[in-house]
Amino acid sequence: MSRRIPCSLTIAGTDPSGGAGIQADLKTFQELKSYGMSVITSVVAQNTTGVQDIHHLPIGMLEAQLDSIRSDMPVHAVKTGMIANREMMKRIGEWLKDESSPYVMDPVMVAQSGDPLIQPEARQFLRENLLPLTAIVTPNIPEAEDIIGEKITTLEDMKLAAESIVKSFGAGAALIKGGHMEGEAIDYLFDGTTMHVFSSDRVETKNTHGTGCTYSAAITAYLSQGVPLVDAVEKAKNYVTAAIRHSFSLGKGSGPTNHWATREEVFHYE
Ligand SMILES: Nc1ncnc2c1ncn2[C@@H]1O[C@H](COP(=O)(O)OP(=O)(O)O)[C@@H](O)[C@H]1O
Ligand SMILES: Cc1ncc(COP(=O)(O)O)c(N)n1
Repeated sequence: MSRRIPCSLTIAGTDPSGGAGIQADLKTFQELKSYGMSVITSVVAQNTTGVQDIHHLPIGMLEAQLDSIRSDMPVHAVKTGMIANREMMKRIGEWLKDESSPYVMDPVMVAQSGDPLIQPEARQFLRENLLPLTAIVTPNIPEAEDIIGEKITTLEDMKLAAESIVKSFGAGAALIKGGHMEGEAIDYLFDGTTMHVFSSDRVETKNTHGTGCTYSAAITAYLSQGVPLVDAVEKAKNYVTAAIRHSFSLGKGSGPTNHWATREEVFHYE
């Protein structure tokens, strides 16, 4: 009897230091037992201290990779991370329109170091053309502010932003992440009808490089297994919290999340 192998695809930029981007996504897929595949948008020279250089792949090469997947591989859930410019967004949007698996968007705009990862004029295109295709979008506070065009300073503002991103911008669901607030790490998910809250104690650490990538990749991996959206977010929150709790002091800057210590802790919950 053949068993369905859950397959997750990430479309994103790279991080040679292994903490964020494609590398974080593939590590997360692997730990959560989803077969990982990747389409690279940009090669980014970066590490725990920041971004040193960026090379965007030619559009033809992006299309070729998307075709390689479509012509041969099953996809049960797909996520996007860094998509640097409008032309890439346009091609990826066309590909996603023909995709039936759930689409998770991490609307990556700047690296944690503050270095920009998308061109300013591409933000509007992302809002207007890719957001409506999502099953869920996972902005942090600055990204949510950029999408709605308003400041977010309170928990109430976070909830309003989640609602607005679904009702006014057409996302399937919106998860506003509170990593950039103070106190407990609280995230709000609006799924179109209900507001859900996920919270954890804040871990006192500077090692949070790649937390957003890890979180959205974990949601993708659970969706690829057929886990319903709200449960997928709850499980992914447990995963990212453990990954931050066990994060490493590697490199001179903001160190990466720890995937292998997390595996045992998260599977212990289940
Ligand atoms: N120091 C921390 N301790 C515990 N959870 C955190 C911490 N920093 C961020 N988180 C959580 O990690 C996830 C990623 O959030 P965030 O840092 O806001 O995203 P991003 O990496 O996109 O900026 C969220 O669930 C957030 O609540
Ligand atoms: C290629 C790439 N994509 C995304 C991020 C953001 O990472 P974080 O999860 O720390 O916000 C990054 N630094 N590099």
